[in-house]
Amino acid sequence: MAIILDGKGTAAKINEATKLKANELTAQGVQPGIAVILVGDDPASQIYTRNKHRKAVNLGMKSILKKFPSSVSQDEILNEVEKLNQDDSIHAILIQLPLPAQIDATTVTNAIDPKKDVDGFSSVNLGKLFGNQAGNYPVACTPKGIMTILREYKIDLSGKDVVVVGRSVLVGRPVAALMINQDATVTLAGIKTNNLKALTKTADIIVVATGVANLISGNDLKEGAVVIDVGINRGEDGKLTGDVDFESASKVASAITPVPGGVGPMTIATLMQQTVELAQWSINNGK
Ligand SMILES: Nc1nc2c(c(=O)[nH]1)N[C@@H](CN(C=O)c1ccc(C(=O)N[C@@H](CCC(=O)O)C(=O)O)cc1)CN2
Repeated sequence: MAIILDGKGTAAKINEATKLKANELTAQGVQPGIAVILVGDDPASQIYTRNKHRKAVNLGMKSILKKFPSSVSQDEILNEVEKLNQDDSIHAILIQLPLPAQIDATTVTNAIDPKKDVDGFSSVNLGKLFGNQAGNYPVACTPKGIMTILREYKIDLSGKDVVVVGRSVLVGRPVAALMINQDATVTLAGIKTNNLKALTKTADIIVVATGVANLISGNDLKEGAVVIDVGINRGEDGKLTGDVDFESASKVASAITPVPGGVGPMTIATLMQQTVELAQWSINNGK
């Protein structure tokens, strides 16, 4: 039976440390500040942004939640981003995804000052990550959170065969880069990959982020594999399932993240952690 990689517990530890650091910076006259832009009325996005706002306030940060109707124009969002770029009390800006069709996520994300791009989705910060550049820069929160869980459970990446299923800018691409930067051999696959299940069976570590419920089962895993399930799929009964069939996979894997309570809670904890880091780097001129 696999070890359960407890994201909820790990997130709670990170939040404690973040609160201390936020208080320390506030005492020095720099209260970390985050601004979240929400467009439209997607129910999941409303919950996630409300949770981000509450968590930031709870950890002692300044938090602004800017809500726009789904009919808002791209120029209005670009104006808002520019205002927040100029606001010295805000160290972290994020635009909640997904966005309505008239707004191009790449354009609005790239308008965020790279030093405030707490999601790490801008071309500048993605470029730094893919170039494995030295120095401080923000990295996408879910992938960074996955690396924190692996470190917490002392799961080493060096020399390991990793298969990432899902090629999004949110998760698949940055997590592949982070793992390459830690000397793993990474195959970045998608749901259209030929013989996907033959490939996943070769992985020492598998990350699944496709949005397809129960795509991967125990039969598709190598004995003893480490399984990171990024999927959050809500069934008609309201129950959450991952992209991995937990019951069969946990009999074959050596370690596995549950859904809920695995990768999900790490996303917001890492967002808070990175907001404080951005505030700290702003004092140190990026160092
Ligand atoms: N700008 C961004 N947009 C989106 C991101 C992101 O990182 N930046 N990620 C997701 C949504 N997301 C945060 O924004 C997020 C997803 C899931 C969770 C979470 O805690 N999940 C829980 C279950 C929660 C539930 O009951 O629904 C879990 O897995 O245990 C937090 C944040 C897309 N958009």
